[in-house]
Amino acid sequence: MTPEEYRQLIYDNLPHATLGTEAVALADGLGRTLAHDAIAKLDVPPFDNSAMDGFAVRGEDFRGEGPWEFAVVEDVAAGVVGQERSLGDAELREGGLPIAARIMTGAPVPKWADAVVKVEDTDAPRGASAMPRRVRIDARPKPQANVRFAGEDLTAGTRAIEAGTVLGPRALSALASIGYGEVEVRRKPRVAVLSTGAELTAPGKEPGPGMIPDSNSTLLATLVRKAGGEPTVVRTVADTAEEFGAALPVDVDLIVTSGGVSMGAFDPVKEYGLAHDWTFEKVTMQPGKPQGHGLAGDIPVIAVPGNPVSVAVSFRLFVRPFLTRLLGQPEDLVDAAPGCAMARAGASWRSSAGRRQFLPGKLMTGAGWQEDGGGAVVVPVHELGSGSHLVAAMHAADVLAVVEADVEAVAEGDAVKIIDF
Ligand SMILES: Nc1nc2c(c(=O)[nH]1)N[C@H]1C(S)=C(S)[C@@H](COP(=O)(O)OP(=O)(O)OC[C@H]3O[C@@H](n4cnc5c(N)ncnc54)[C@H](O)[C@@H]3O)O[C@H]1N2
Ligand code: MOO
Repeated sequence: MTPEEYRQLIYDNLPHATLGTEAVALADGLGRTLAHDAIAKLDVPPFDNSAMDGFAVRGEDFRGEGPWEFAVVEDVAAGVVGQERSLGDAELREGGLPIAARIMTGAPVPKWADAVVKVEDTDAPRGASAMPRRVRIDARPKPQANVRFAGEDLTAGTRAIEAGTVLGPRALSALASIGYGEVEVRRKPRVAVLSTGAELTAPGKEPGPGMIPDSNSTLLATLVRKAGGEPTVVRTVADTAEEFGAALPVDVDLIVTSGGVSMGAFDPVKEYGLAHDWTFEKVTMQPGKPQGHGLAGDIPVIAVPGNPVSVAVSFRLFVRPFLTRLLGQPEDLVDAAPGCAMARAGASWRSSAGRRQFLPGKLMTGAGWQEDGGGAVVVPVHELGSGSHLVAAMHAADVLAVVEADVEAVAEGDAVKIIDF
């Protein structure tokens, strides 16, 4: 079964309705998923304003040859609105001179003005200074020079951000600018992480003979968090089906388990799952061949193999897309999707026959990067390639290089697909 077929099987077998919503303050919105389209409540910018510190003027007052002299009638600082004036010439002259207003960046351009001349193009003092009574301008400004118009970024009533967007700093600042102080986001999926294995020692403790540090719990819990979920239960379970069954929590949206799904004599997940109508498949991928899923009561369980790189790859291919659905995000771009980015192999490596390879790879920058204009170059992060046990090397990967099942060797220079990792 291919990874796509297996992912579809998970969707067919496990409930994955989009979760409910909650309101959060913008400052708490980082990484949360926007629940509804965000419609602008304000024009951005909200009013015509100056792009420069200088003088607001009327283009038509630049008659004949310069320089031109203006009477400065008021100061318009940011946050201040200048005096209303009728647009008749009488009000727009003083002492025989056309008028100008000293204006600061971001301040509203008076209705009567149609351009701003920056202070450097005048004889007025720069910086903190009293308002001059007169100003001399040497060059005629272009029509509408240095004016930023209301709504030129976005107009009120238009959709600024689509539902399903994961909110980053720029989206959150956009929300502030269009009139929001808080935002409706999807509830975080509560995820239980159960790592199985009698050999597991808590991180930081000296492992006894035959024991290894439990790295999968940390990996899965942080992957869950990074994908927008909340790892509410994180624990290890030794190698019996009874203990595993007893450890399945009831108040979560998803359970992810690692280990115990292959052919071993002590594979508790498989033993428990087979007794509870779970599905186990051999997926034609490397790493991550043995996979399982099922229901614990009505809670979906995705069981990934125990080898750490298999865990990370399985999460990327099956768990993250599942969370994406719970969060109402757009479909994740995965393995064989058309539109995957491509890179050239910067080294040669081997791939197992009959399984699509997902190789943790590093994108080369600096030397070798776009040397011949050919785009990204990817190299394995470890000389042992996509070995599923290479837990300590995979942190260096930027991407997974995807090598089709019928390819057994990648040569330097070959084109390969890449997906984010
Ligand atoms: N006879 C066969 N043996 C295996 C097959 C097979 O087809 N026939 N498949 C191999 C493949 S491929 C994989 S992948 C693994 C999957 O094994 P399990 O899911 O049953 O996982 P375990 O046996 O429990 O562990 C595998 C490996 O990963 C280490 N591990 C487990 N949990 C953790 C953890 N929390 N932190 C760090 N490392 C962990 C464990 O010590 C093992 O080395 O099966 C192959 N065998
Ligand atoms: O499918 Mo396994 O993860 O290659 O070792």
